[in-house]
Formats: sequence, C-alpha cells, structure tokens
Amino acid sequence: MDLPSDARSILELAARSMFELFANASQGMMLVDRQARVVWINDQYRRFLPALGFERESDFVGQPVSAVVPNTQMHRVLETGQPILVDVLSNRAGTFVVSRIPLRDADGVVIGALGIVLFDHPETTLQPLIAKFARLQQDLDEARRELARQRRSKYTFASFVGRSPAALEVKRQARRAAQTSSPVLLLGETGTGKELLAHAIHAASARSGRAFVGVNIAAVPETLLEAEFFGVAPGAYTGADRKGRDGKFKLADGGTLFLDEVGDTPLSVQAKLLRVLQEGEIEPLGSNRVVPIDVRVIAATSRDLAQLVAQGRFREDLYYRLNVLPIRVPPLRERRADIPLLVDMLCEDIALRSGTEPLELTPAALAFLTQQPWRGNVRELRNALEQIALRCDDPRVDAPQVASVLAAAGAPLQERASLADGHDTGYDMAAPAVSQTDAKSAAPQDDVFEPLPQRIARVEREAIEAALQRCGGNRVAAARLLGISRATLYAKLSAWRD
Ligand SMILES: Nc1ncnc2c1ncn2[C@@H]1O[C@H](COP(=O)(O)OP(=O)(O)OP(=O)(O)O)[C@@H](O)[C@H]1O
Repeated sequence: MDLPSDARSILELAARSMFELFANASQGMMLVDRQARVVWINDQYRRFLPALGFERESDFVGQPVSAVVPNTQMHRVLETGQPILVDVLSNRAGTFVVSRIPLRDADGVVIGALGIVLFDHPETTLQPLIAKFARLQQDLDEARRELARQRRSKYTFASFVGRSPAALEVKRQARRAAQTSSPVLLLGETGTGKELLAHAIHAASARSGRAFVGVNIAAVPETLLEAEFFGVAPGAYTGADRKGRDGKFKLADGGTLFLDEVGDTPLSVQAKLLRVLQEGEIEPLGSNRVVPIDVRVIAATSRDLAQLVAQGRFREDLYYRLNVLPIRVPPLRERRADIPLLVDMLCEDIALRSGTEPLELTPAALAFLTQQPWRGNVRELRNALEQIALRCDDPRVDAPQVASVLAAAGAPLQERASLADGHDTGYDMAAPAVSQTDAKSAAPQDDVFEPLPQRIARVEREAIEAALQRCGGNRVAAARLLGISRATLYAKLSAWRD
C-alpha cells in the first residue's frame, strides 16, 4: 500500500503507527478519563495488577487512578494539560520509567490522559544511563565541594603579619568588626592587606561557615557589573546566560560579600547598590521579582572616597552606608618595624612554593629593604623578594645585590638608604634614585642573554609599575596612560600576585 496522499490520512496513519509501536514496545498502557478514573488498560499492563494489590481487572478499571496506583501524577496532566514525557514512578509495584500524555477533543479540551510504562526495572534496563548519571552526579558533588572550599576564607588574623603598634591597632579594629554584622570599609593603598583582612574578618565572624565571595569592581566592565552583582533571570538573555545566573549577592547569601575597589563603582550602579544595602533584597536582571538576601558587606578602596564624594563621583548616601566601621590599613612605610617579620614570612613562603632554600638577608640587606618607599606595599615587597630569589644564585644576599635587583626591576629606590654595616657595599649612596631608563640598562646584559619572553615580561612590568607610580597607585588612570583596559591591567597585576 502506498502512502495516502492527503495530510489528514497521513497524520492518522502516523498516529496509529506510533500508538501501536508504544503499545508493543512499552511495558504497559492505561487510559484515564476526564475525572481521572481508569477506563482501560492493555494486556501488558495487566501483569502489574497483582503487585498493585488487585486480582481482577474489574477491581482496578473504573477506580480513581490515585486510589489504585500510588504516587501517580496522571491527575496533574489532566489539571495542567501538559504532558510529562519522562518521569520515574516508584510505588509498591516497583520503580518504572513512565510517560503521561493528555488527550484532547477536537476543540482542544482535555478529556483524558494516556499513561505509558516505558521501562520497568529501570535499574537493570537503564543501567548504563543510570551509571553515567551517578558519575555525573558524583562529579557535580565534588565540584560543589571544591567551590565551597574555595569560597571559605583563605586567611585568618594570624595571617596578618605585624607587631608594630599600627598593625596591632588594625587587627584590634578588625577583630571588633568581626563581632558585628555592620558594613566594614577598609581604606588603604594597594597591597596593604585589605583583602587579607576582609577574609580574616569573615573567618572570625558568626558567618564563617558560609560563603566569602569577592568582586573586584574595577576589573568588571561597567556594562556587566549589574549582572555580576544581582544575577540574571532565566530567559532574560540569549546565549550563555539563557538559563539565568546567580549574582555575587546571591552567592554570598548568609555569608560575606567583599567589594574590592568600591570607589570604582560606576554612578549608574551605585544607586542600585545602595538600594540593595538598604532593603536587603535584589532584583535579578530581566526579572520583576525581588529576592531577599542576607549579606554582610566588606568594602575596600585605595581611593579617597570622601574626595570622590566631593567631586560628585561617589554618592554621598552610599558612602555613609558603607562607612559604618571604617578601618584604615596603614602603608608599609608607616610600619617599617614590621618589614623584617614580613620578609621572614615571605621568604619562607617563596621557598616553600618554589622548592628552593629560603633567602638569608644580611642585616645591611634587611636595613636597605626597610628603608624603601614600598608604594606597592606588601605585594611589592613580595615581588621584590621573588625577584631576588630568582636572580641571586646564592641564598645569602647582601645589600648591593638587593639594590641592583630592585633597580633592574625598576623600583624607585630610596636615595639616601644606608646600605652598609660599616663596610663598603659598592653601591653609590649619593647616587640619585634609579630612573626607568637606568633600570632597563641594569637588566641582565652581556654575559647572560635574557630570553625574549622574560625580556618582554620585564619591560611590561616596568611600564606598568612606572605608570602606577606616575598615577599615585590609581589603576584606572594607569590603565588609561598605558592604553590598556583596566580589566587587562587587573589581570596582569593579579597574575603577579601570590
Ligand atoms: N600584614 C600582612 N601580612 C602578611 N601578608 C600580607 C599582609 N598584608 C598583605 N599581605 C600579602 O600581600 C598581598 C597583597 O595583599 P592584599 O591583596 O590583601 O592587599 P589589598 O590591600 O587588598 O590590595 P589591592 O587593593 O591592590 O587589592 C597578598 O599576598 C597578602 O597575602
């Protein structure tokens, strides 16, 4: 027989064929009427009756389906008119993979539903699929545990090295802040340990068991910041965000949100941030639903927020909202007494990570380091020690070697540093601070030919350090000066970190 030529007959044939296929290939079928009463079962279905507690078909057919098939969802299909194409049904007769399809009359009104048992004993028939699912679930659980581990605090107060009065005062204030749930504002130059303190405050707070989530505001493009903060509702966008995405506020729910470089928040987002802090609720992009959140905010900035307020670049109301517990984190040059202790800790850490012997600095070398301006603070000190460890073959290092490595790295040296413990260091004490050009010429030369990737990395680093210095540590201005985006600058800086 050929295919019928009219569409209606073709559809009828297709429907009949599909029904027959399901009726033969499936483990059983049943029909319920509009009132969810069983009106028909096929031969295969009949074998489930004893397990369901029925001896005769006549005791089963005619009954409300929920009375004779425990846990059935047929009534839901009748209520919603939506099929449930694949579902797992478990009851006293076993576990089944089932499908439920509404039946409609010519006007589209739901008049019944068809239930199909696709597989019984899915634990054997679907074994490969279930094994794969179990493996995926295991991977997902592991990834979730790892994420939770990463979201826990990396540092405690013990990680903040320093016994100078200034360092002890910072720790005292931060410990007190940890006892409350009010916003904290950490103010200080780059590399002074603001992020470390934020972690430590969280770790010592009542929220320590929950997430610590950080956002570096300066590193997120303005157009993406709102989505990053508040998330995206499903269907608001096409592409990667189609399914929706939680924002950082949601991820930090119950825990702490660290807003790094809060002074760089664009004005357009400041108003929304203020609302969230006031109301304690967020509205994901593309959603008209507000979601309550409970987040403790710790903000940090290296910029003068009061000045930004005076210039109209930071909202005054947001400033007051964040400035509840301000903590000024002093620069290294105001707590030089901590430098030997920091050097000790950093040398140990660098050695541990690189698998080398820790540096041993002579008293003159340590004195020289102590007198440097350290505009990049602890981060810059760490970088300097890493450079020294890389460039000096002998772990015992004296002041002239330190001076030459710092000069090669383009660091602005302290002019009148006293290098010597009464012996000749070979370093010209009266010489002016090493300029960028001098620094370049102080790079390895003649005898050691510097490989191209290292040379490029060094030149790039010198340029960035010089730009940051020129702009007084202001990264946005430095990025502009370098002709790169601030996100690129941040990516480079964070690649050097830790
Ligand atoms: N007091 C300290 N004790 C030990 N390590 C410190 C201390 N202060 C800073 N560090 C280390 O210096 C590096 C920079 O610190 P951190 O990122 O906390 O600074 P920051 O003030 O947040 O800088 P930025 O504003 O540039 O983000 C980190 O590796 C941190 O562990």
